[in-house]
Amino acid sequence: MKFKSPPVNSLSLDFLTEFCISLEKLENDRACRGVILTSAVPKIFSSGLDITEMCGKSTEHYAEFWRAVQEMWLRLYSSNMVTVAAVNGSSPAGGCLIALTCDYRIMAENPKFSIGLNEAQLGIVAPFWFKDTFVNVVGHRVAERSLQLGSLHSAPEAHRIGLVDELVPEEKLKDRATAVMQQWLALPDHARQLTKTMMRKAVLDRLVAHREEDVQNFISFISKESIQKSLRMYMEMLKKKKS
Ligand SMILES: CCCC/C=C/CC(=O)SCCNC(=O)CCNC(=O)[C@H](O)C(C)(C)COP(=O)(O)OP(=O)(O)OC[C@H]1O[C@@H](n2cnc3c(N)ncnc32)[C@H](O)[C@@H]1OP(=O)(O)O
Repeated sequence: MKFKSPPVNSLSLDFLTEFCISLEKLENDRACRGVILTSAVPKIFSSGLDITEMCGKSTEHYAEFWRAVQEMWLRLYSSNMVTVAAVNGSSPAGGCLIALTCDYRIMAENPKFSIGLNEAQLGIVAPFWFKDTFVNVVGHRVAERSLQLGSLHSAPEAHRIGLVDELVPEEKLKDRATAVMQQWLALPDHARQLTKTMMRKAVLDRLVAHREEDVQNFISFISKESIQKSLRMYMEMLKKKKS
């Protein structure tokens, strides 16, 4: 599956809705046992949640948007398919979450590409299920330091801390992702799927049990004037960086 929403594959409500529909179709297709996620946009895997969806909108919009973010994560993290992220560009925040949610991550070894949960840099806080997913990949200490600092890690650093499983030259990313997929698909599906469920169930159950509370938390946090101001300033900073 190739993300193609220029300029930066930001995760808008439309993007998330289409992503979930595509995942559901693949999940229901018995002939499909695995999916490789990558980007058709040069240098960017995904720039994370679309900040404009979280700025100056109604409470109803925030609720709808956040449910779509939850749905994307629940579907991908619990997928019966083998999921491989072929990270061919930068991948901050929600983009990093997508990669973390997969079974295996391969990143192009370009030191200019960065990945991480940088929410703290925007003055916002990654919710518990972003944090849980991160801890499950890199461990508690690395996740705590990286989350508190809102670190964006270069590709080599991301590999060193275990955020990505391997680095390959960009031109070899597709072939390597295909080879990894073949390796994972060589196992009997039922054994691999049950093992995946066993490893991820507690974290998935936690969001399912607190889903509505999590929506309300998001709304009350994002609606604060101080948070809205931080997001506006961040967007202005992104625009200024260009000029
Ligand atoms: C409160 C509960 C927790 C909520 C959790 C949130 C998780 C998130 O995902 S928050 C989003 C965090 N994302 C980022 O911090 C990434 C911001 N973007 C960048 O760092 C850069 O854009 C980039 C490294 C991804 C790409 O850099 P590049 O130089 O190629 O492109 P730009 O000129 O910066 O951007 C082009 C264009 O796109 C707009 N844009 C970029 N990212 C976003 C985004 N996440 N949402 C909306 N719009 C975005 C950027 O402003 C530019 O727009 P203009 O062309 O109109 O100036």
